[in-house]
Amino acid sequence: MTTRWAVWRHLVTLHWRAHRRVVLLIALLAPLEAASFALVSVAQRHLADSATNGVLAGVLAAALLGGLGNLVISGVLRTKANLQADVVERVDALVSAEVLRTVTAVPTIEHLERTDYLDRLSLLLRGTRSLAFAPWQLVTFATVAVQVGLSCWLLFGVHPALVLLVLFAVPPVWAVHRAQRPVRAAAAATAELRRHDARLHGMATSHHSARELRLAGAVDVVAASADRAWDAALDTAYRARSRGLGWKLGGWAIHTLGYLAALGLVAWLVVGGHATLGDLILFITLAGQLRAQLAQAADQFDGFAESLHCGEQYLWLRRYSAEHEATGTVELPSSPSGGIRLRDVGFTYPGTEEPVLSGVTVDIPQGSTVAVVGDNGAGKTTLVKLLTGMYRPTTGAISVGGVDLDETAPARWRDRVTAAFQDGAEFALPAGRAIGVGRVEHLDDREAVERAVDRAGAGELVLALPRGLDTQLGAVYDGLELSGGQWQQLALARAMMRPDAALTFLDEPTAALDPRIEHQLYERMARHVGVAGGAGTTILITHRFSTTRMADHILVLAGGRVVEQGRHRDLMARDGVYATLYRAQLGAYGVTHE
Ligand SMILES: Nc1ncnc2c1ncn2[C@@H]1O[C@H](COP(=O)(O)OP(=O)(O)OP(=O)(O)O)[C@@H](O)[C@H]1O
Repeated sequence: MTTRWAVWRHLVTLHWRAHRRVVLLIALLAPLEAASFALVSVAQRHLADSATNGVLAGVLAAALLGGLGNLVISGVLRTKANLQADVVERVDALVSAEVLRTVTAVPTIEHLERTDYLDRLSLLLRGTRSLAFAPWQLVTFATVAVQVGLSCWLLFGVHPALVLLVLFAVPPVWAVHRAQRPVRAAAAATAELRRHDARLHGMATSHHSARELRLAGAVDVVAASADRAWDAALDTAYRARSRGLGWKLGGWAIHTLGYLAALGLVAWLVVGGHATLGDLILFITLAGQLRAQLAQAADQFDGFAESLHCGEQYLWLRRYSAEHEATGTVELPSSPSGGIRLRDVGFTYPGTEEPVLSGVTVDIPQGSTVAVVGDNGAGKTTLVKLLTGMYRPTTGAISVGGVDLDETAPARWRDRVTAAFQDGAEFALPAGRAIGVGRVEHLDDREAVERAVDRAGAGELVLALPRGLDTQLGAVYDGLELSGGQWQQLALARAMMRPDAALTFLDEPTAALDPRIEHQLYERMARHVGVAGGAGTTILITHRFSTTRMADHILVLAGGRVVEQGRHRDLMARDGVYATLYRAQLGAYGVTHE
């Protein structure tokens, strides 16, 4: 509960930060709104009584007061709605930004593959607006409470028993709360379906997958699959809302019974001369107002329950981030001369049973070039994910210069690491920035970017761009679209923004490059990083055995285990897995010697 209140307090703080004057103004308007409703009812009673008694001045005064009250109500409601919409939008943006920070505060990216995490995240992202609205729902409750209090006081004046009318307001409000339960359960149960639907829509509309889908004539299949997911989600939501509707109708039926009983009582009092016609009109007006106010409160309660649910997801996410925050404080040695050691490292992806890496024990000396080879799915990329600190090993440990990666902050290690991945990001930015982002401190440092371009052998590509490094990339932003190999060259240049990195990962960086550029690249790399006695270590994942010969050390992975390791010559002499793969590949290209 305390943590839940912490969320509300936090939301109020965000409102204050977003627009404090508007928040104060709305808070001041709330009691004015409550008083105006009471004023209108009292004015109507006076109007009726003055008219019955023929007091013209009373009629005029009551009409004036009633008109004034109505004017204030309309003005306040409109102004409040406008101001609230603005401030809620601002807080919505602040909450969304906080969610992003919360998600990225976790140093690893394992959580982005956990279904329970993603379901909660998608529920939260759909509900940031209702979360931003939550404090205003509390203000509405407070306003309604004041209005109900004033109404009770006025009804008590007609007959004390009429106050009981308020009790009959409890069932509809409670029913709305009860009705939300199945709706919330349905939202949680359909979160995965909705994500599935969104992903299928993304597949059909993103240019990458859309072309394959069109060629395969599979667009209709994907659309039908998305429709099925959406229909299933809508069916579940509809059934839940229908169950909820039963509770709501029941609640309002009880309220109506109470209203009819109270109306009968007032009519009986008027007939018996114990109340005036004005009292009857006061009762009808107050009962009408009460019903409208309670309906509003019940609706807000509906939204409030939704906000609470969202708040719970928010808390869960924040707790998750706090629990998974980097705790390591040990500094890495400025020059990790001890190299990188993997001791009995194993890894199992979240939500799966089978380990994809097991018992990996390797020593990587500082300054060496290590080639990792193996069949598809052998675990090469997973090994890189562990070494970059994106994932933590499920078993065993990785240490750098004698310091366990768990004991140091991942950010410290990542400062020393650079990488180019086979499916690197295609940043739709001006080319210079798409490269400079590899080291944000030098994002706009033209000289540093040009040096990185040179190291990656991407000079020709940049020269050919219509506005050089200023060329906007990405067709979706009206920029230039690059080929797969050209994007890969930029990804390499991005990785080369950190020439002093202690560790450079190249995960099949040349798969999409033509042989000429590949050759130039390896020549350059030999001069700049790891290879040929440089200070940095290079880990190269490759399917091209022509590049493994230059490595100081080769790791052969199969089924998540290191089955062989050593230099090219030794592995060939051993005539095991590596030698077989090597000969098979060279044979496939018609080369018969080593
Ligand atoms: N996010 C994931 N969740 C679950 N399993 C995964 C995930 N990513 C990879 N795997 C599984 O882990 C195993 C190793 O995958 P990995 O990408 O490390 O192989 P790889 O050796 O790099 O393959 P390739 O040469 O095809 O790139 C595969 O069986 C794959 O199915």
